[in-house]
Amino acid sequence: MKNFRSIIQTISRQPARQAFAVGGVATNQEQAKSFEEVPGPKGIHLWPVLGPILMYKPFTKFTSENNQLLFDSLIDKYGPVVKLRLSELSVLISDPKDIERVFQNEGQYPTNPSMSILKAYEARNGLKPSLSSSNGEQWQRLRSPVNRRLMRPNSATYYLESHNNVADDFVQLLISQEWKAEDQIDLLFRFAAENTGVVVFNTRLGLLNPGSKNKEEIELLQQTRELFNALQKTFNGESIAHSLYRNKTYLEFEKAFNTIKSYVQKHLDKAKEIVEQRKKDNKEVDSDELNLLLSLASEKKLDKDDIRGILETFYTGGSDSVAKAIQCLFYNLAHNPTKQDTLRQEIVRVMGHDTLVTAEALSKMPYLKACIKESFRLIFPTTLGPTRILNTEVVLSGYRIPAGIPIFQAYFRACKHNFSQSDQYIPERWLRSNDGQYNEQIPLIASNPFGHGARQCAGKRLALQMISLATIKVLRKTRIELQPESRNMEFIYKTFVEPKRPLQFTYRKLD
Ligand code: HEM
Repeated sequence: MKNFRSIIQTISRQPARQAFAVGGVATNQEQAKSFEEVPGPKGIHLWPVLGPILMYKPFTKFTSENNQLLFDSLIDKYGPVVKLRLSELSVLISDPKDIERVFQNEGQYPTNPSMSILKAYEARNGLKPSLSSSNGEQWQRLRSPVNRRLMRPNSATYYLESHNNVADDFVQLLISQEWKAEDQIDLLFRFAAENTGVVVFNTRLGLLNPGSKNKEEIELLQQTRELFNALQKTFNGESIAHSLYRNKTYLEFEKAFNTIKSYVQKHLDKAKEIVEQRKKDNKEVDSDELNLLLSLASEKKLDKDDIRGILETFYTGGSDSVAKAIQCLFYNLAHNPTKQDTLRQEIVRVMGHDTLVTAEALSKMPYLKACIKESFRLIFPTTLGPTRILNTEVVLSGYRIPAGIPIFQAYFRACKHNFSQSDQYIPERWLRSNDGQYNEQIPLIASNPFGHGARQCAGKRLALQMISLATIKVLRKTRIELQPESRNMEFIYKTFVEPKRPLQFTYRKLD
């Protein structure tokens, strides 16, 4: 019962058509096989409620934490398109060509499923759907101003200096003492929240100040953790009834979200005052302003609730995800010391004695980019890639998938099956030769952890900047090693990927 909820959460919403030749498989709508013929578990396995329950323990060996193994086994058994019952009748795809086709057909307003607990929270508090929970024109109304500000090549560069400072504080703290395994991920979480805070609140939160007594920020951090704990309970099925009534998990989520909301509100109010003052001084914030908070606060087409909702999505979207991504990258580098050495050499060569990592320096570190991409490929950050619900019928691997069927994309599988020596950490595959081609034939669509198309991650550039800075600064000062008990770790999926047991890194200081 527990486990199918995690999937239910993952699923959600909405709506394409067309047909192509796929390696000898059916080619167009007319020739393609019908939806009824899509392979997959049959009979009671397709019943609502019962179907999903039957996929997990005690009926099978799978749990929500190892959903990838379940999906892998289904694809092994049934092929590249599997029909299955999650909260709704859905399909699971894994062929990069199919994934590409879904994106080609996602339309102007790509639809994602939203988190049921967030939907419940917004409905109970009379709030409009926020950026991550909205769809259609409402989504585009919120997303366009964000794109203008954050999807430009230089939009993360604006925060580079502040992010350098955060990374310096992080390394200082990291090497100041020996950290227990469970405190190491907490430190990464603080690092990610501090960096995201610079963007969302336009200020430092002080989460990396040893012994900080800043109560409000400590409470914010604590409640951010609580938010993810509550979310996890909805993903793994511990909480089922949060949509029906205010159960314990819902109350925890509500308390956490209220804390984040009022913190965002406070900073938005301040930003509005600055914008008003600038108007009075005839120095109006212009549309090219790169400061996200100030520029959103001056946006005429958005009201205060819209802006607050966007900022909340950013703050929550940017903390856990980045912390876990850095953890996996450090794990891969520690496991592969020669790759770590090669990366350190690149860093030292580009940086020399400079301490400020500039945009120019980042542009000269292809091996760093390759290390990050390979880490995402090898340990994919989420159970699946983005889910889409298309508005028109689409033909996938020779089967007609009607409009409105949630399409789950097994990116992790595409990452495994379309690469040579795919269980090895080989950043070199992502390096380009002089003609601009990758060293290896790579189906790009299969390995984009940030999603794709109009709805791809709005914080991608910021996330990559944070991860790069943490890596550069840590590798310049230390050699990352793993204690024996943390080697060959199993990774499981909660909201994001994490090690089954806390990882014990040793950061050995370099001369
Ligand atoms: C390693 C870190 C991260 C990963 C793996 C990640 C991944 C993703 C993915 C897969 C999506 C859905 C994309 C789609 O449906 O095509 C998404 C959406 C989003 N992400 Fe991230 N993300 C990360 C970091 C961040 C950061 C740092 C921020 C903000 C500072 C952020 C903000 C958002 C927002 C606002 C959305 C919603 C976009 C929308 O619905 O229009 N993410 N992210």
